[in-house]
Amino acid sequence: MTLLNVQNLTVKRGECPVVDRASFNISSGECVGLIGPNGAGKTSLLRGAMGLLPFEGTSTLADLSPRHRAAQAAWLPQTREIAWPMSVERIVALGRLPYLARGARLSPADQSAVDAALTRMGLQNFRTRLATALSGGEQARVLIARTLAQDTPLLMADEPIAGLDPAAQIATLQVFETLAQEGRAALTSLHDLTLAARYCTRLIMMRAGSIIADGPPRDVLTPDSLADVFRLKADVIDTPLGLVVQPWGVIA
Ligand SMILES: Nc1ncnc2c1ncn2[C@@H]1O[C@H](COP(=O)(O)OP(=O)(O)OP(=O)(O)O)[C@@H](O)[C@H]1O
Repeated sequence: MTLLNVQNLTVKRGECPVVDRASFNISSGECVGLIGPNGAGKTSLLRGAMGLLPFEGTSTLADLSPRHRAAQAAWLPQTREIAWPMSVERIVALGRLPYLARGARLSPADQSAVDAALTRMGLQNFRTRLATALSGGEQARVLIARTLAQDTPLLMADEPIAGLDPAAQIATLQVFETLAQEGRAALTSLHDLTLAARYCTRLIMMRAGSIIADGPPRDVLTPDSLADVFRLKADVIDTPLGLVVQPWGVIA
C-alpha cells in the first residue's frame, strides 16, 4: 500500500530551488534511507513532503489536515533539544495528542503505546527522569520514542541517529527495520552509509536538490556514485551481513 506519493516536489529557499522536481513513493514494508552530502536537500525534501515548508508539486501528506496528517505520519526533526522540564514519560505521551480529545486523559491503549515506545527505545528506566536533565543522545532517544508512540503507518525522520552512540544507532535502525517488517514504513535521512545499506530496503540519493538514484542499496552505493556524489574514494565491500562502505580518501 502506498503511504506517501510525492510528485515533482520543488522547494525554494529564497529564489533558489533547493529541491528540484523530486518524485517518489513510499509503500508499507519499506525502510527507505535518504542520503546525500551536506546541503543536498534532504531536510528540505522531508519537510516539504510533510507540508512543513512551502512547495510546488504534490505530496499526499501535505494535502491532509494537521490532525489527519499526524495520524498518518510521525515526524522527527533534526533539532533534538528538549526545552520543557517534563518527565520522559510525559514527553513520549505527547505522541498520543493527535488521538486525544482536548483535556482528555490517556486511555489504556494510549498508555500501552507509550509503554511500547519507551521499551523499543530502551528507556524504561528513564520514565520518571526530567527530560531536560538527560544527555543529548538520551534526549534524542526520547524524541524518537515520542514519534513511535504516535503509532503511525509512516515515520519520517531527519538524521535520527546523529549524536547516538554506536549501539543506540544500530538499535534505532533495527526499530525502523522492524516497523517496516510489521507493515509500516520509514523514510529517514542518514549520513552513515554502511548502516544505511544494512538497515534500509531502499536508498534515495540526492545531489544539489535532485534525486539522482533510487533503488536497492547495492545498486545505489557504488564506488562511482560515492566518488561523483560524495567526493569519496571508497570501497564497497560485500560481507555476509551486507555492504560495508569503507572511505579511504577525499577527491580534491
Ligand atoms: N533557511 C534557509 N534559508 C536559505 N537557504 C537555506 C535555508 N535552509 C537551508 N538552506 C539551503 O538549502 C539547501 C538544502 O539544505 P538542506 O538542509 O535541505 O540540506 P541537507 O541535505 O538536509 O543537509 P545536511 O546533510 O547538512 O543536513 C542548502 O544549500 C542550504 O544552504
